Amino acid sequence: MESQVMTNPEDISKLYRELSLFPSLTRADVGPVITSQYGGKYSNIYTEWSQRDLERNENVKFCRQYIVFHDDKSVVYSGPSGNCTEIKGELLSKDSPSGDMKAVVRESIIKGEDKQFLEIWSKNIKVKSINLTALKKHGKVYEDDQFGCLVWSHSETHLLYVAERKRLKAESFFQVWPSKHTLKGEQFVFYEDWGETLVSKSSPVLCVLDIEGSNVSVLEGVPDNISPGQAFWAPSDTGVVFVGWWHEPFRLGLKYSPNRRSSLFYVDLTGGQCEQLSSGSSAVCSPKLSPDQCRIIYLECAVYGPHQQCSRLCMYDWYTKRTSVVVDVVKRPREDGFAGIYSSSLSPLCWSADSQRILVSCPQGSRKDLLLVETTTGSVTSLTSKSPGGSWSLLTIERNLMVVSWSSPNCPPSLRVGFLPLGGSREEVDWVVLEDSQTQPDIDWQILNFTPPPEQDNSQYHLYLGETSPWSLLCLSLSGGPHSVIVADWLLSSSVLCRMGFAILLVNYRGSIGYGQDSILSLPGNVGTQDVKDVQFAVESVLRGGAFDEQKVAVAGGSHGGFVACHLIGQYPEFYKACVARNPVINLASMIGSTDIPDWYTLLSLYHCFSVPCVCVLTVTMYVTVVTIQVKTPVLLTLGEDDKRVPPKQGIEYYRALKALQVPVRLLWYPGNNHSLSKVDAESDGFMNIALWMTQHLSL
Ligand SMILES: CSCC[C@H](NC=O)C(=O)N[C@@H](CO)C(=O)O
Repeated sequence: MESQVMTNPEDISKLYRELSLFPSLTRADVGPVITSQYGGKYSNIYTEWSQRDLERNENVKFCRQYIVFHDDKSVVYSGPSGNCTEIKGELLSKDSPSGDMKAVVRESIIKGEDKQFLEIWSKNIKVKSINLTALKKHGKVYEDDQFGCLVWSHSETHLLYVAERKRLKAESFFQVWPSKHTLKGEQFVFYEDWGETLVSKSSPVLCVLDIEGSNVSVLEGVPDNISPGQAFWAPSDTGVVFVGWWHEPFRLGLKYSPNRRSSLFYVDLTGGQCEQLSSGSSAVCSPKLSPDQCRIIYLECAVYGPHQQCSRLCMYDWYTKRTSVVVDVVKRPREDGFAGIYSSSLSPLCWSADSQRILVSCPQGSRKDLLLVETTTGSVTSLTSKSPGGSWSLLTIERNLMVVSWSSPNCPPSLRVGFLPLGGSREEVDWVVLEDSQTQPDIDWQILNFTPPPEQDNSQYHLYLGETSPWSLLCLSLSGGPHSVIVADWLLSSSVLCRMGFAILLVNYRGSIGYGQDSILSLPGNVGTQDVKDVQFAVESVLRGGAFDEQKVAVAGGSHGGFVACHLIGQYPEFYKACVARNPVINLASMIGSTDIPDWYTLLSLYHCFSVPCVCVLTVTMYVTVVTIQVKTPVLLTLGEDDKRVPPKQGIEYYRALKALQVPVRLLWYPGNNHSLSKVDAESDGFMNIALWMTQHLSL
């Protein structure tokens, strides 16, 4: 079992540089149908991509357009129309429904100050450029996926977007010549925000630009105790529909947490009346209006409890005002393989042209599939389960032309289009590749299923899966969350490690999403045991196959995956020869006072969100301390200074404990980085250190 692993830093960085060139797809829009002079019909497809630029130390965004000739049922001819163009300074952009105009929210630094503009483009002219910063109607425009939007009215006369509420200037009590319209003594008042990645986003407001008059107004009527976002124009532009998240008792982190109490609202433009359209006792997100403007589809899940869980697909009928559940929570995967809907966002356009069907891309076990839902019957069929394994992500669907991104562990993202078969048809989709990508040599992968031994069975659920590429050294990577999932898609770090000669086992322990709601509910109360034992069982099962050296196993995980990694080296002290933990959860008791999602403890230890630490939490904490004492494995910690989710003090606590125990430990501290450590320099430096830590401690 002789291993040939790359150990030279020069070679590893060269490989990283090579594989980091593959871009990922972030957006696609289908333009209107145009009839050529010869009678052929075509549409332009606009795509946006993101790529790491190691020289400039940033993720660059670029666009490329394609032309697709079709007969409304199938693609006749397709190809790129021109080269790529880098996009700079655009925070948001959107073509008008007719395709005649384009709106852009642009950020520009003028004389050292950040300014925001709202631009309207028509043909080859920028017809308007409105200085939003100078107008002072509101604060910064929201560009995030949580609240942000830029939406044309159906009439194409108005634009809707979300921005921070205008804040009056605050002045000291001792200001000798107070200015008008200032708030005295409010200089040091604390403003809550919406947590990780939404720092300084506190009180969003809905804003409307009247294009003709260049007039911006902030919509009135939205209750003060909710934050609006994900807005769009109601049928006939009579008002605006939006999701509102309640502030009470205080703002909890929203990132990776679609379980926050929220509802659908409608605010009328004439009277400013606000109406609640959904129950108010659940969490909703991602409302999308049907092409016939009659129905709104949205996702709903229970409030609190697991942060990510199986969603309901709900539908609100605009005219009857009735809500129906189209697809309910799925407890266990059905015989046909459908395991439920696990998503916190539907794609920007997701309706079929007949306003009868919905497309959802979401994890189904370890793969991400494209599901077709009939809204009248609730029937769900997979459009991709028979296609090559990997991950299918819907970018958009317009007039039944679907645009998707496909990738797998050995193939970077490629761009594909295909027509949705007509309702009732059993035809397979004929996918046409618009932008191909190369399958990487020397990387192979497969999905493995394991059943835990009877003593580790959990009567609530008993199945989990892992993925591995068969090489001679084993390195584990663990999903975080704990309610998230690793699907079989392209992952830069795993592909570089594979090309270096490592085998990667990516483990989805019981509690991961994509395997039914029962799997998710089986973990709360059992963290540190069920997840840890599942991973250990998966590793030992793979090792029993004899393809790997038992003395050369490393473990890596981030966040809750870091918590599991630290437990593994504590509970199995001789087993792992190297450990890497990104922003790991270490001390549950100190987490509650510092994370942006303290309610997390409800699911971990049945600890109530707003009471004081109870015996459960303290017991778990002591358990962590006990397992730490046994650690022998060298640990590399990578911490983000600005992490609001798992504050870096958690990792520092662990660092100090390991130092005291004289266990080799190295701590990497990344300023300006949050929980994901995804800035280009942090990610690349982190990767190099991880690769070298493993090669060093596996003695390669
Ligand atoms: C109190 S933090 C819990 C861990 C964290 N959960 C949600 O943010 C986590 O594990 N995050 C994952 C993503 O879900 C990660 O990889 O960062």
